[in-house]
Amino acid sequence: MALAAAISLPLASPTGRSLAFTNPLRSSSPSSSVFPLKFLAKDSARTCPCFRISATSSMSALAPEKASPPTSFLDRRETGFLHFVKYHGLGNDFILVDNRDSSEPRITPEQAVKLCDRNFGIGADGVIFAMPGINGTDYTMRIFNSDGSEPEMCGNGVRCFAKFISELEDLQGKQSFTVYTGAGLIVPEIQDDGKVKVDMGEPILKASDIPTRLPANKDHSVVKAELDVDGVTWNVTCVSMGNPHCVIFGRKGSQDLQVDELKLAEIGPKFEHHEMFPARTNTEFVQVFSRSHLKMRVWERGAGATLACGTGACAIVVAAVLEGRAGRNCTVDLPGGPLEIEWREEDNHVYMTGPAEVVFYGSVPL
Ligand SMILES: N[C@@H](CCC[C@H](N)C(=O)O)C(=O)O
Repeated sequence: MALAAAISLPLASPTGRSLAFTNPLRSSSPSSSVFPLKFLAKDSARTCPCFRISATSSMSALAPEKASPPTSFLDRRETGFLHFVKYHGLGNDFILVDNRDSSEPRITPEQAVKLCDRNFGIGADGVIFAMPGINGTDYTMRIFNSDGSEPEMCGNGVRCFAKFISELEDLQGKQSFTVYTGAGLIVPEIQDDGKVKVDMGEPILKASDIPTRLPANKDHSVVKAELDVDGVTWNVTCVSMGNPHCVIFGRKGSQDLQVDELKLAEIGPKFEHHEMFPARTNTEFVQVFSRSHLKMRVWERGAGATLACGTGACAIVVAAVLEGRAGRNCTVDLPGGPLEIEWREEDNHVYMTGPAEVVFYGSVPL
């Protein structure tokens, strides 16, 4: 798979002034004078990485003499190309693929690994497919991690998914829809400020469902259990948000964690592949600032150290409540920025609110 790409960037100009880029996802009205992305012939695209920018007529130097008829970026269906939009949620970045015409992912896990590569590919923590809904839902979301494994859910990903759908479809003022995921029904809602609030459903606390082999309490939960990793004993609480999380506030008998001091790349994989986690695990290391303010670093299953993890932020608030360290409404600081998390008593659901932004639009030959 060659990785020549045509991309379109919604960025600020080098002078710091914002360029008035239009959204190439939308079929634009004639008045917006968008000239469509042009693709190089397949052969030249293979040998020559190229960049194509979609701009408004305010950039007169770039405007063509005669505007071509407007087209929607993702209406393109050239055989042999994958058209995508790259999004990020607090730096947790994803390649979003319009897969609404099929229930089979457009690319294989092996191709996803190549596309996610930050040196030889587009670079991302995962690939997300927008698919037809099942079981009466509006859409289905599937995701491949950057190692090609398929997780059940992705919190930052579902916020990006919601923004992607709102660009692809005329939702006729509707800001909320239902998404089927491996973790069941998820309901994102795009707010007036552009952030996305997601009903992430109920946390799963039963050890065998998380799954973990750690000894459970009478109520089947694993809260403040001891986990030995290379001779160090950690206190861990296990929570599934559809996908498994091992949440850590400290080592046995020592002070609370200073998360910036941890050697994540060294210890993260030891938790991910620990025999106590038969489906591997995401691991969050947490520092408590107050009962409503937490800070975390994450080692993700199948993706390593990422700048943010939405399901992880939900899991740490649930764990903090269970351990008596925080209340049910928290701001969670992640390396990429903050998320607002609420574990609501009335319905036992976890709600996550945060941003999701376009990085660029592009195409790669497959
Ligand atoms: N970053 C995601 C989680 C993605 C899946 C995870 N790596 C897993 O394998 O469970 C999030 O924001 O939740």
